[in-house]
Amino acid sequence: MIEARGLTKRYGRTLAVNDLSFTVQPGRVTGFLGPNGAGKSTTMRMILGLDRPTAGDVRIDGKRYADLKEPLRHVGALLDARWVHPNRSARAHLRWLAVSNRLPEKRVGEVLELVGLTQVAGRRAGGYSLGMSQRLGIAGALLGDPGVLLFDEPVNGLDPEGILWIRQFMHRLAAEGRTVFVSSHLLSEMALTAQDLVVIGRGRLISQTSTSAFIEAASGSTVRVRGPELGRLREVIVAGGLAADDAPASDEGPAALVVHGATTDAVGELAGRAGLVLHELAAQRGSLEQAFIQMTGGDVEYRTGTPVGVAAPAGGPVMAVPGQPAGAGILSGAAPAGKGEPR
Ligand SMILES: Nc1ncnc2c1ncn2[C@@H]1O[C@H](COP(=O)(O)OP(=O)(O)OP(=O)(O)O)[C@@H](O)[C@H]1O
Repeated sequence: MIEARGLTKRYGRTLAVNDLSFTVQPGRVTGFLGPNGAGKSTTMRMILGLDRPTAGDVRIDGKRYADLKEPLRHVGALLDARWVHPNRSARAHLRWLAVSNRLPEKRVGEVLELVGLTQVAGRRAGGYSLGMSQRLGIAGALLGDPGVLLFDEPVNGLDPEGILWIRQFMHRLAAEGRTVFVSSHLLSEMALTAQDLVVIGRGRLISQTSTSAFIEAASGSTVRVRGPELGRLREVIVAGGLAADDAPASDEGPAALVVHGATTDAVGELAGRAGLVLHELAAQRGSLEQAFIQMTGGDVEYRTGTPVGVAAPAGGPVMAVPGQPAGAGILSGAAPAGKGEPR
């Protein structure tokens, strides 16, 4: 379990993390979401003892990172998959990690098997694809067989097969009873991966809840309704005191109406009383990205005068990613790459 209480980090005049409290439960995958600059990486670094909180604290299974006797047996992290020495083989890299962290060398073969790299373990890591590098990073995080795992943007840049593999692997780790905390910009992927969410904006907690409750709370009650007499249907709905928008024909189906702030019962009854035939009447569930925009709208950090919002390039909706973080190396005290103090 991870417990943050009043966690605060100030860099000069920037309050990167502001009185943040949340709990990450074992046995579940918890997504860590927030716009760029929200404070996710800073929070992860504080969990891993790479940054010192200005105030408050964060505990792993009740202890501060610094007080863990053999940290890698408690917590493993994948912060930057590319920090491996390019000329080392995967096996040599893991052996070095195991030895320098006083972990049993036999564990190297086990984790290679777990992530499916046994066949290629003798090849130099510099020649690995991004997907293989991510697997190697995960193997490293699992060396100490920790109960708590942190992943910072683990699916960034991966192809669909790689994304699916990571998703299923995380579910498996959680099913084994581990605490899995994963940050991602890929909201549609998080909706499939995470059962719980910790959502932050400008360093503060916006929401800690299950993924389904988060989407439901933000999307409100919207009903899609369709029938052969669409114009008449709209009149009846509006006369009934509800607001209806046109939903033109699309991949989702033929032209319909979208009724806001309504239940299917209410819309069905209005139509029924007017004697109108319906071909479709369905409650609409919002997407995680819609919920995210609604919940974080006011907390988005502005850069170069442009609001950092949600963009939808190929590969699915993502939060905008100017200046993609380099992340940080963590295993065996590797120096954080890119961010981290001092700057
Ligand atoms: N070492 C540092 N020195 C000064 N400011 C920093 C440092 N690290 C982070 N910040 C600032 O703290 C805030 C939070 O940054 P952080 O990287 O934690 O956010 P994030 O949610 O991980 O964003 P992203 O999604 O872009 O990685 C930002 O305003 C950032 O510029």
